[in-house]
Amino acid sequence: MTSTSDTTRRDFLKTSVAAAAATTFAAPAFVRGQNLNSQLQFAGIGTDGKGYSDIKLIASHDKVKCVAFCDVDLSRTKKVKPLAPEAPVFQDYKIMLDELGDKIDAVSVSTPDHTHAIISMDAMQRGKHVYCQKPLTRTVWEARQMRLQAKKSGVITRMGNQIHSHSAYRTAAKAIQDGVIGKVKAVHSYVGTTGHGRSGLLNKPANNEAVPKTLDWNLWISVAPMRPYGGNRVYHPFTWRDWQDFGSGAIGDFGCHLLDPVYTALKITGDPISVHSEHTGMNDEVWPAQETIKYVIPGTQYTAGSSLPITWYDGGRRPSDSIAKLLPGQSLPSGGSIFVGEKGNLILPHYRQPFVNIEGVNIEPVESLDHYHGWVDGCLSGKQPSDGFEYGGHLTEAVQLGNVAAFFPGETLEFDGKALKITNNSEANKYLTRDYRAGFEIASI
Ligand SMILES: NC(=O)C1=CN([C@@H]2O[C@H](COP(=O)(O)OP(=O)(O)OC[C@H]3O[C@@H](n4cnc5c(N)ncnc54)[C@H](OP(=O)(O)O)[C@@H]3O)[C@@H](O)[C@H]2O)C=CC1
Ligand SMILES: O=C1CO[C@H](CO)[C@@H](O)[C@@H]1O
Repeated sequence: MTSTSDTTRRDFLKTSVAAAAATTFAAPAFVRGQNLNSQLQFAGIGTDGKGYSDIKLIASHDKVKCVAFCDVDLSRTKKVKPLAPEAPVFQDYKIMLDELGDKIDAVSVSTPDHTHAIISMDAMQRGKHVYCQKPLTRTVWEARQMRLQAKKSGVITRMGNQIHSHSAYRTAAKAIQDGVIGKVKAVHSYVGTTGHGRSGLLNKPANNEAVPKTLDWNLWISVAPMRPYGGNRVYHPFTWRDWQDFGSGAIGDFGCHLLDPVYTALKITGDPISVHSEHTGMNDEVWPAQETIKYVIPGTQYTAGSSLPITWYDGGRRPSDSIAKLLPGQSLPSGGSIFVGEKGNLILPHYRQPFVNIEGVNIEPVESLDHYHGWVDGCLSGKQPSDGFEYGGHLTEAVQLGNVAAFFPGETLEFDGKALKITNNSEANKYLTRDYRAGFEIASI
């Protein structure tokens, strides 16, 4: 599947599509809505793992018609096929978008983190609505480009942090905004997940197995520097999370979940002011096993001060009991957030209902919404749901800034969000973005 001729053909297609895009800028699908027969023509990119559940849940909306599927590993399209047996299956999303053109209104992008931006940017430039998995991108710069492109294209977007719509996170956001714990002085968020350990490796393997016949390794590698395939679960599937070239470690995997209710509840829209990382060590390949990342974020109407400290812990680290100040009978969950307020603390377990450490105060749960159908409804109506790429881009910039800080443990990096620059360490700026492999570049907006 991986051959020079494939690469050449793909490069040629890329050039011709770029030339076409320069002259015809596609309109968002709801503008073309008259031709839709009230249906959203949907294509799923990345069809196994999370991709399968994303496609299934999007396709469960009665106005969605699955018109195509795409996965770089054709053996991983078997599960999704019964959802629309007549829909064609592609291995290269570009060929799918070229061949089907206006027959696709919207796509899901449920691929490893390093390919979120290149695929989503292309789709948005062609006027497609995009549902893209978390973290929105692998780098800070890519998250900024996604925000800008979504705005420029006027398409409907949503990040795949589905717990955003779940009762637990919505209940916490409402309680904070209702002032149950008063203004918020600090937030501590933590997850047990480690930055590496999924593949069992800390360095590239010495021996590499042959690439499976069903997999196009050139397309899987995409924007990253080419490297040999490794073997099953060295990088693909799932274990890419460990590796700096492809995944984003523990904070990349869970930051857009756990920090989402923090950003939503406190209505954070400003860029981080500074970030500081301390961890158990890292090399040039994988992310640290355990880390503590301290952010300072601009304050909002819901914070006690003009800035807010947010501390992130992963790999088994967690806030101390002296921060949590739990009541007798309460216990800290295995992962979640502690909002430290002027009147008490709100503890929000990941995916479970929040509680407070104030005697006699109980929080009334609010209802869950359907995250997937909310995006489909938005595509059909033109109404942007709450966590589109503007919101998800901001959140992902903060998350990936934490990964930039990992390269400079013990240093406080000062960030100028407007200029997209670390102002007190020029070397750190290179980690805000990456070098793109020839033929897989992303143009800046
Ligand atoms: N919101 C949530 O709760 C969750 C979100 N996720 C997110 O979903 C994304 C996918 O994760 P996960 O499913 O675990 O990863 P996997 O590696 O298991 O699967 C990714 C799928 O995408 C395919 N793929 C890879 N590259 C491309 C490409 N360029 N074009 C088309 N298909 C491609 C993969 O094929 P191949 O088999 O060749 O790798 C595979 O089928 C990640 O961003 C992750 O963070 C994951 C789990 C839960
Ligand atoms: O919520 C999730 C469940 O676990 C997965 C694997 O770590 C994450 O990627 C995902 O976001």
